[in-house]
Amino acid sequence: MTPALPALRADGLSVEYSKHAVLSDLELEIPTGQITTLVGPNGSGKSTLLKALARIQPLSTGSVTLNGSDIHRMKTREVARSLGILPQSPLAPEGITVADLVRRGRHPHGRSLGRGAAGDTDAVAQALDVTGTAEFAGRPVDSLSGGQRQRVWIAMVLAQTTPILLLDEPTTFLDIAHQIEVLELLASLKHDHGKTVLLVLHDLEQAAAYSDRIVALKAGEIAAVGPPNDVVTESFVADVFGLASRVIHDPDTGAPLILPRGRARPGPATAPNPL
Ligand SMILES: Nc1ncnc2c1ncn2[C@@H]1O[C@H](COP(=O)(O)OP(=O)(O)OP(=O)(O)O)[C@@H](O)[C@H]1O
Repeated sequence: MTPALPALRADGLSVEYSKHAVLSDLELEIPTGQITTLVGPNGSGKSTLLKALARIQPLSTGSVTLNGSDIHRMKTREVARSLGILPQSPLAPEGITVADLVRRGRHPHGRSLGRGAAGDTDAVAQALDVTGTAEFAGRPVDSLSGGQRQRVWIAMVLAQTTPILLLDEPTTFLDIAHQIEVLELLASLKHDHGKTVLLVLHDLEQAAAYSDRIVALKAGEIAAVGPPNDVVTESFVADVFGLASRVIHDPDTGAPLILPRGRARPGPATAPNPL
Protein backbone atom coordinates (compact mmCIF):
# COMPACT_ATOMS: atom_id res chain seq x y z
CA MET A 1 0.00 0.00 0.00
CA THR A 2 1.38 3.42 -0.89
CA PRO A 3 1.51 5.81 2.06
CA ALA A 4 -1.16 8.58 2.07
CA LEU A 5 -0.02 11.87 0.57
CA PRO A 6 0.57 14.52 3.19
CA ALA A 7 -2.36 16.96 3.29
CA LEU A 8 0.10 19.83 3.03
CA ARG A 9 3.77 19.96 2.32
CA ALA A 10 6.25 22.82 2.32
CA ASP A 11 9.49 22.61 0.35
CA GLY A 12 12.21 25.20 0.83
CA LEU A 13 9.57 27.62 2.11
CA SER A 14 10.83 31.10 2.99
CA VAL A 15 8.87 34.25 3.76
CA GLU A 16 10.17 37.74 4.22
CA TYR A 17 8.53 40.98 5.23
CA SER A 18 10.25 44.06 3.75
CA LYS A 19 13.33 41.97 2.90
CA HIS A 20 13.53 40.74 6.51
CA ALA A 21 13.48 36.91 6.62
CA VAL A 22 10.75 35.56 8.91
CA LEU A 23 10.71 31.91 7.78
CA SER A 24 13.84 30.36 6.35
CA ASP A 25 13.91 27.40 4.01
CA LEU A 26 11.39 25.20 5.85
CA GLU A 27 10.76 21.58 4.92
CA LEU A 28 7.56 20.29 6.49
CA GLU A 29 4.80 17.74 5.99
CA ILE A 30 1.36 17.94 7.59
CA PRO A 31 0.08 14.36 7.65
CA THR A 32 -3.46 13.61 6.51
CA GLY A 33 -5.94 12.70 9.24
CA GLN A 34 -3.78 13.85 12.14
CA ILE A 35 -3.65 16.81 14.51
CA THR A 36 -0.43 18.79 14.13
CA THR A 37 0.26 21.77 16.38
CA LEU A 38 2.68 24.62 15.78
CA VAL A 39 4.25 25.95 18.95
CA GLY A 40 7.01 28.47 19.58
CA PRO A 41 7.77 31.80 21.21
CA ASN A 42 5.98 35.00 20.23
CA GLY A 43 7.21 36.22 16.87
CA SER A 44 8.77 32.87 15.88
CA GLY A 45 6.67 32.72 12.68
CA LYS A 46 3.76 30.40 13.52
CA SER A 47 0.98 32.59 12.08
CA THR A 48 3.08 33.41 9.05
CA LEU A 49 3.64 29.70 8.39
CA LEU A 50 -0.07 28.91 8.78
CA LYS A 51 -0.93 31.68 6.29
CA ALA A 52 1.81 30.58 3.88
CA LEU A 53 0.41 27.03 3.92
CA ALA A 54 -3.07 28.42 3.20
CA ARG A 55 -1.80 30.56 0.28
CA ILE A 56 -2.74 33.77 2.10
CA GLN A 57 0.88 34.76 2.62
CA PRO A 58 3.12 35.05 -0.46
CA LEU A 59 6.34 33.02 -0.37
CA SER A 60 9.71 34.52 -1.16
CA THR A 61 11.02 31.08 -2.17
CA GLY A 62 9.82 27.49 -2.13
CA SER A 63 6.47 25.83 -2.68
CA VAL A 64 3.40 24.48 -0.89
CA THR A 65 1.69 21.30 -2.03
CA LEU A 66 -1.95 20.59 -1.16
CA ASN A 67 -2.93 16.94 -1.55
CA GLY A 68 -0.11 16.52 -4.05
CA SER A 69 -0.80 19.65 -6.17
CA ASP A 70 1.06 22.94 -6.17
CA ILE A 71 -1.32 25.19 -4.20
CA HIS A 72 -0.31 28.23 -6.24
CA ARG A 73 -1.53 26.57 -9.43
CA MET A 74 -4.91 25.59 -8.00
CA LYS A 75 -8.18 27.48 -8.49
CA THR A 76 -9.18 29.57 -5.47
CA ARG A 77 -12.46 27.70 -5.09
CA GLU A 78 -10.65 24.37 -5.18
CA VAL A 79 -8.32 25.52 -2.38
CA ALA A 80 -11.27 26.88 -0.37
CA ARG A 81 -13.11 23.59 -0.64
CA SER A 82 -10.11 21.70 0.72
CA LEU A 83 -8.89 23.99 3.41
CA GLY A 84 -10.66 26.19 5.99
CA ILE A 85 -8.63 28.73 7.95
CA LEU A 86 -9.31 30.63 11.15
CA PRO A 87 -6.80 33.51 11.26
CA GLN A 88 -5.50 34.98 14.49
CA SER A 89 -7.63 38.14 14.53
CA PRO A 90 -10.55 37.69 12.15
CA LEU A 91 -12.74 40.74 11.46
CA ALA A 92 -16.50 40.46 11.02
CA PRO A 93 -18.40 42.93 8.82
CA GLU A 94 -20.11 45.50 11.06
CA GLY A 95 -23.56 44.46 12.25
CA ILE A 96 -23.50 40.98 10.69
CA THR A 97 -25.46 38.36 12.63
CA VAL A 98 -23.97 35.11 13.85
CA ALA A 99 -26.10 33.03 11.46
CA ASP A 100 -25.07 35.17 8.49
CA LEU A 101 -21.39 35.01 9.38
CA VAL A 102 -21.47 31.24 9.77
CA ARG A 103 -23.42 30.94 6.50
CA ARG A 104 -20.56 32.76 4.76
CA GLY A 105 -18.52 29.63 5.41
CA ARG A 106 -20.64 28.02 2.68
CA HIS A 107 -19.41 30.45 0.00
CA PRO A 108 -16.87 28.05 -1.56
CA HIS A 109 -19.65 25.55 -2.16
CA GLY A 110 -20.99 27.83 -4.82
CA ARG A 111 -24.61 28.53 -4.02
CA SER A 112 -25.74 32.09 -3.60
CA LEU A 113 -26.37 33.12 -0.04
CA GLY A 114 -29.90 32.90 1.32
CA ARG A 115 -31.12 30.22 -1.07
CA GLY A 116 -30.98 27.69 1.72
CA ALA A 117 -29.79 24.59 -0.15
CA ALA A 118 -30.33 21.64 2.19
CA GLY A 119 -26.59 20.91 2.52
CA ASP A 120 -25.88 24.53 3.44
CA THR A 121 -28.64 24.66 6.05
CA ASP A 122 -27.47 21.39 7.60
CA ALA A 123 -23.81 22.42 7.66
CA VAL A 124 -24.62 25.78 9.27
CA ALA A 125 -26.98 24.22 11.84
CA GLN A 126 -24.44 21.56 12.72
CA ALA A 127 -21.61 24.08 13.06
CA LEU A 128 -23.74 26.26 15.36
CA ASP A 129 -24.75 23.22 17.35
CA VAL A 130 -21.32 21.69 17.95
CA THR A 131 -19.82 25.03 18.94
CA GLY A 132 -22.73 25.81 21.28
CA THR A 133 -23.50 29.05 19.43
CA ALA A 134 -27.02 28.30 18.12
CA GLU A 135 -28.48 30.43 20.90
CA PHE A 136 -26.67 33.48 19.48
CA ALA A 137 -27.76 32.90 15.87
CA GLY A 138 -29.84 36.08 15.54
CA ARG A 139 -27.45 38.37 17.44
CA PRO A 140 -24.92 40.73 15.86
CA VAL A 141 -21.43 39.22 16.16
CA ASP A 142 -20.11 42.49 17.62
CA SER A 143 -22.52 42.19 20.58
CA LEU A 144 -20.92 38.94 21.81
CA SER A 145 -18.21 38.44 24.42
CA GLY A 146 -14.69 37.59 23.20
CA GLY A 147 -15.13 33.89 23.95
CA GLN A 148 -18.58 33.67 22.38
CA ARG A 149 -17.24 35.41 19.28
CA GLN A 150 -14.30 33.02 19.06
CA ARG A 151 -16.69 30.05 19.08
CA VAL A 152 -18.72 31.68 16.30
CA TRP A 153 -15.58 32.01 14.16
CA ILE A 154 -14.83 28.34 14.75
CA ALA A 155 -18.42 27.60 13.67
CA MET A 156 -17.83 29.54 10.45
CA VAL A 157 -14.74 27.47 9.67
CA LEU A 158 -16.57 24.21 10.49
CA ALA A 159 -19.50 25.20 8.25
CA GLN A 160 -17.08 25.06 5.32
CA THR A 161 -16.91 21.26 5.87
CA THR A 162 -13.38 21.15 4.47
CA PRO A 163 -11.21 18.09 5.03
CA ILE A 164 -8.36 20.30 6.30
CA LEU A 165 -8.73 22.84 9.11
CA LEU A 166 -6.07 25.44 9.93
CA LEU A 167 -6.75 27.27 13.18
CA ASP A 168 -4.57 30.02 14.62
CA GLU A 169 -4.96 30.05 18.42
CA PRO A 170 -8.59 28.82 18.40
CA THR A 171 -8.70 28.72 22.21
CA THR A 172 -7.87 32.43 22.65
CA PHE A 173 -10.41 34.23 24.85
CA LEU A 174 -12.02 30.95 25.94
CA ASP A 175 -12.40 29.88 29.56
CA ILE A 176 -10.76 26.58 30.50
CA ALA A 177 -13.90 24.49 29.95
CA HIS A 178 -14.51 25.98 26.52
CA GLN A 179 -10.82 25.57 25.61
CA ILE A 180 -11.07 21.86 26.33
CA GLU A 181 -14.40 21.67 24.52
CA VAL A 182 -12.82 23.11 21.35
CA LEU A 183 -9.86 20.72 21.57
CA GLU A 184 -12.19 17.75 22.18
CA LEU A 185 -14.26 18.85 19.19
CA LEU A 186 -11.15 18.91 16.98
CA ALA A 187 -10.15 15.47 18.30
CA SER A 188 -13.58 14.07 17.41
CA LEU A 189 -13.48 15.71 13.96
CA LYS A 190 -10.23 13.84 13.41
CA HIS A 191 -11.42 10.52 14.83
CA ASP A 192 -14.95 10.46 13.44
CA HIS A 193 -14.54 12.38 10.19
CA GLY A 194 -10.87 11.88 9.30
CA LYS A 195 -10.16 15.62 9.28
CA THR A 196 -6.63 16.95 9.11
CA VAL A 197 -6.09 19.67 11.69
CA LEU A 198 -3.22 22.15 11.92
CA LEU A 199 -3.31 24.39 14.96
CA VAL A 200 -1.29 27.14 16.55
CA LEU A 201 -1.41 26.90 20.34
CA HIS A 202 0.53 28.63 23.08
CA ASP A 203 -0.39 26.13 25.79
CA LEU A 204 2.29 23.45 25.45
CA GLU A 205 0.44 20.99 27.70
CA GLN A 206 -2.76 21.26 25.68
CA ALA A 207 -0.72 20.97 22.49
CA ALA A 208 0.91 17.82 23.83
CA ALA A 209 -2.35 16.31 25.09
CA TYR A 210 -4.29 16.75 21.84
CA SER A 211 -1.71 16.52 19.05
CA ASP A 212 -0.27 13.62 17.13
CA ARG A 213 2.70 15.78 16.19
CA ILE A 214 4.25 18.97 17.47
CA VAL A 215 6.17 21.31 15.19
CA ALA A 216 8.21 23.86 17.14
CA LEU A 217 9.43 27.05 15.52
CA LYS A 218 12.22 29.19 16.83
CA ALA A 219 13.22 32.39 15.05
CA GLY A 220 11.69 31.24 11.77
CA GLU A 221 13.29 27.80 11.73
CA ILE A 222 12.01 24.39 12.74
CA ALA A 223 13.50 23.58 16.13
CA ALA A 224 11.78 20.22 16.66
CA VAL A 225 9.18 17.95 15.04
CA GLY A 226 7.69 14.77 16.42
CA PRO A 227 5.26 13.11 18.81
CA PRO A 228 4.59 15.23 21.92
CA ASN A 229 6.46 13.00 24.34
CA ASP A 230 9.56 13.04 22.14
CA VAL A 231 9.49 16.83 21.66
CA VAL A 232 8.35 18.29 25.00
CA THR A 233 11.32 17.76 27.30
CA GLU A 234 13.05 20.00 29.83
CA SER A 235 15.88 20.78 27.41
CA PHE A 236 13.34 21.61 24.68
CA VAL A 237 11.49 24.06 26.94
CA ALA A 238 14.80 25.67 27.93
CA ASP A 239 16.18 25.84 24.36
CA VAL A 240 13.05 27.04 22.57
CA PHE A 241 11.33 29.15 25.24
CA GLY A 242 14.25 30.08 27.52
CA LEU A 243 12.33 28.63 30.46
CA ALA A 244 13.76 26.37 33.15
CA SER A 245 11.21 23.71 34.04
CA ARG A 246 10.57 20.22 35.25
CA VAL A 247 8.61 18.04 32.88
CA ILE A 248 6.56 15.28 34.50
CA HIS A 249 3.93 13.04 32.96
CA ASP A 250 0.19 12.89 33.48
CA PRO A 251 -0.37 9.71 35.50
CA ASP A 252 -3.53 8.93 33.50
CA THR A 253 -2.51 9.75 29.93
CA GLY A 254 1.29 9.95 30.00
CA ALA A 255 1.17 13.40 28.38
CA PRO A 256 3.93 15.81 29.44
CA LEU A 257 3.14 18.42 32.11
CA ILE A 258 5.41 21.43 32.52
CA LEU A 259 6.28 22.81 35.94
CA PRO A 260 7.91 26.21 35.27
CA ARG A 261 10.97 27.06 37.35
CA GLY A 262 11.73 30.53 35.97
CA ARG A 263 13.72 31.91 33.05
CA ALA A 264 16.51 29.56 31.99
CA ARG A 265 19.82 31.19 32.79
CA PRO A 266 22.63 30.55 30.34
CA GLY A 267 26.08 30.22 31.88
CA PRO A 268 27.99 33.49 32.41
CA ALA A 269 29.08 34.87 29.04
CA THR A 270 31.38 37.47 30.56
CA ALA A 271 33.32 37.88 33.76
CA PRO A 272 31.09 38.78 36.72
CA ASN A 273 30.81 42.49 37.51
CA PRO A 274 33.03 43.10 40.56
CA LEU A 275 30.47 45.61 41.90
N1 LIG B 1 2.64 42.11 8.05
C1 LIG B 1 3.84 42.09 8.63
N2 LIG B 1 4.78 42.99 8.30
C2 LIG B 1 6.02 42.98 8.85
N3 LIG B 1 6.41 42.07 9.78
C3 LIG B 1 5.51 41.15 10.15
C4 LIG B 1 4.18 41.12 9.61
N4 LIG B 1 3.51 40.07 10.18
C5 LIG B 1 4.38 39.50 11.04
N5 LIG B 1 5.57 40.15 11.03
C6 LIG B 1 6.76 39.79 11.83
O1 LIG B 1 7.10 38.47 11.50
C7 LIG B 1 7.54 37.77 12.66
C8 LIG B 1 6.69 36.51 12.83
O2 LIG B 1 5.36 36.91 13.14
P1 LIG B 1 4.21 35.84 13.35
O3 LIG B 1 2.94 36.60 13.59
O4 LIG B 1 4.23 34.85 12.27
O5 LIG B 1 4.72 35.14 14.70
P2 LIG B 1 3.96 34.19 15.71
O6 LIG B 1 4.92 33.09 16.04
O7 LIG B 1 2.64 33.80 15.16
O8 LIG B 1 3.79 35.15 16.96
P3 LIG B 1 2.71 35.21 18.17
O9 LIG B 1 2.95 34.00 19.02
O10 LIG B 1 3.12 36.46 18.89
O11 LIG B 1 1.34 35.29 17.58
C9 LIG B 1 7.44 38.75 13.82
O12 LIG B 1 8.72 39.30 14.04
C10 LIG B 1 6.47 39.79 13.31
O13 LIG B 1 6.75 41.06 13.91
